[in-house]
Amino acid sequence: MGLLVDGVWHDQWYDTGATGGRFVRSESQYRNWVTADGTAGPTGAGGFPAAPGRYRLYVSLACPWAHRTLILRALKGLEAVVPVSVVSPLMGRFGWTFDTAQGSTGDPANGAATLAEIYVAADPHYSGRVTVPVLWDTVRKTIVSNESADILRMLNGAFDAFTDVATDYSPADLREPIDRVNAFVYANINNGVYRAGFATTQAAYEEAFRALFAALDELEARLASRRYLVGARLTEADWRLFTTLVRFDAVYYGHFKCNLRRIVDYPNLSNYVRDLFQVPGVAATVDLDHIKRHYYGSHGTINPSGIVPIGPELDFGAPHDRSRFGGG
Ligand SMILES: N[C@@H](CCC(=O)N[C@@H](CS)C(=O)NCC(=O)O)C(=O)O
Repeated sequence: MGLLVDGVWHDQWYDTGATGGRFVRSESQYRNWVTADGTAGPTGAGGFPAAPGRYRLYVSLACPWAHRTLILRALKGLEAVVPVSVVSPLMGRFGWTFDTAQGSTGDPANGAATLAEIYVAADPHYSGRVTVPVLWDTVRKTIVSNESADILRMLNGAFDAFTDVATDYSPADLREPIDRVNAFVYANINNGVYRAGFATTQAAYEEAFRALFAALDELEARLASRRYLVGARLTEADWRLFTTLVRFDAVYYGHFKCNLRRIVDYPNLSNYVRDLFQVPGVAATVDLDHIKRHYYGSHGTINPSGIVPIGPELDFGAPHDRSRFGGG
């Protein structure tokens, strides 16, 4: 794992020295938007009109942030409109690679060997982390966005002319409560598991751990009286929570030391995660093999042997009790 400094790759682990052992996620640097007509979106510059086949999504099947974009792409029926390249699950000294022997699809669009090459192709002087997901413009040969929250909304709304699926997962009338839940889930749960797992002091770990389980307890209570997080509708807020929950028992509980409770120990959260997993199209986006190989195999400071545990047994396809709320 490493980062680019002025376009040059440096193999180094996260530096938590300046932040009291706390892991602080860096801000995404590409924040442009694909829009239906190419006008600028909420941030960045315009000039990225939606078109079939023009944009390629670079993802890791292991990564929860990339996973949200894959789910929206599947739910919106955009598989043929926005092609995907999958990186190898192992993030080693060259960062994300297109090693097909390890499970990558390769990079037919740019013929790159590493994701860092894509970042350098967009900007020869790029400095920063080389993260997935990336939305790449094959016409302008640049990165439109490397922020999953934004890419999620582009897939939800910008490509409607090229799909029959009209479902809106971020409806304007629910934006405010969706944004509120997203902020809570991001800070305490999505990023919370990383803050626990990548902490390098006991205090930083405990701070993240306590906030994580307080938040899970709160959502467990919230989901006792409603099927989804916001209103009666399935929204992007649910998908953003789902990608962390579906990894929790297999990875975060052990590898990131988030071991107060498993998701299977929460009646509502465990039924909820099965409910979401069983939405048509979603199961095919969940790859527990890539997920486990990535985390246990890539973080040498946390798991030096690289041994990937065999368990636990998980059955997201088992029946759930969420239909009693209606909807869905
Ligand atoms: N804010 C970004 C975060 C993406 C992110 O951190 N992805 C991880 C994989 S789960 C990554 O590529 N990390 C590589 C690194 O930090 O060097 C987003 O949500 O799109």
